[in-house]
Amino acid sequence: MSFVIWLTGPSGAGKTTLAKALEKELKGRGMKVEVLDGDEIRRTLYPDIGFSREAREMHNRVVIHMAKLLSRNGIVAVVSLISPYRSVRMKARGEIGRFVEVYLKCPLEVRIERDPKGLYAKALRGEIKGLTGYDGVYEEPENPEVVLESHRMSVEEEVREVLKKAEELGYLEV
Ligand SMILES: Nc1ncnc2c1ncn2[C@@H]1O[C@H](COP(=O)(O)OS(=O)(=O)O)[C@@H](OP(=O)(O)O)[C@H]1O
Ligand SMILES: Nc1ncnc2c1ncn2[C@@H]1O[C@H](COP(=O)(O)OP(=O)(O)O)[C@@H](O)[C@H]1O
Repeated sequence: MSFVIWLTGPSGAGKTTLAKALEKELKGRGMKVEVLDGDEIRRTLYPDIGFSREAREMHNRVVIHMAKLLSRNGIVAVVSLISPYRSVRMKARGEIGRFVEVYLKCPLEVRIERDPKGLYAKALRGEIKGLTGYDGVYEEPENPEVVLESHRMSVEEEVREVLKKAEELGYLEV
């Protein structure tokens, strides 16, 4: 029985970057790790599904199921998924059990500056609508295991915080 690290936050908050760093660190410790990246899963399974509430909920349910299967077979699942709805993240927590919810918190101005995929530029020009954390809903976590202000810390510090919490919860040997 392994566990799930669930990275949530708007586009550009740092989920993908942190997921890769966690994967590297955990693999370095000899653990089996799989990163479940929302963007990648969309591209592979249903590239045209879109970003309506219904589509996001369906997609997020798929990811919950994948993470559950991996973790119960001894693989750490690192989920990198905007997952904007509190109810869906609660469902993930309930179904998975061994769950570390990590909220990547980062102000809009910084995300606009980072804009790794040019999405905020498009949203600012009015070319896309409903971008999460700009003009699309993001329901902030109320009681996540970890909150990381990614504009105030390094990726290495983020990794340390997450793994410290996983250790405290008894999911990870020190
Ligand atoms: N309207 C809108 N809102 C949010 N995100 C958008 C949108 N349009 C495209 N994208 C790109 O899709 C990525 C989000 O996919 P996710 O599967 O993580 O999101 S969700 O949980 O279904 O909300 C997201 O990836 P990240 O930037 O890595 O978060 C974006 O690149
Ligand atoms: N402390 C940090 N944590 C995560 N990302 C950071 C940090 N500082 C700067 N960044 C940069 O911010 C951007 C975040 O993009 P990304 O990881 O793709 O976010 P997301 O997957 O949430 O959309 C990257 O260009 C990354 O290098």
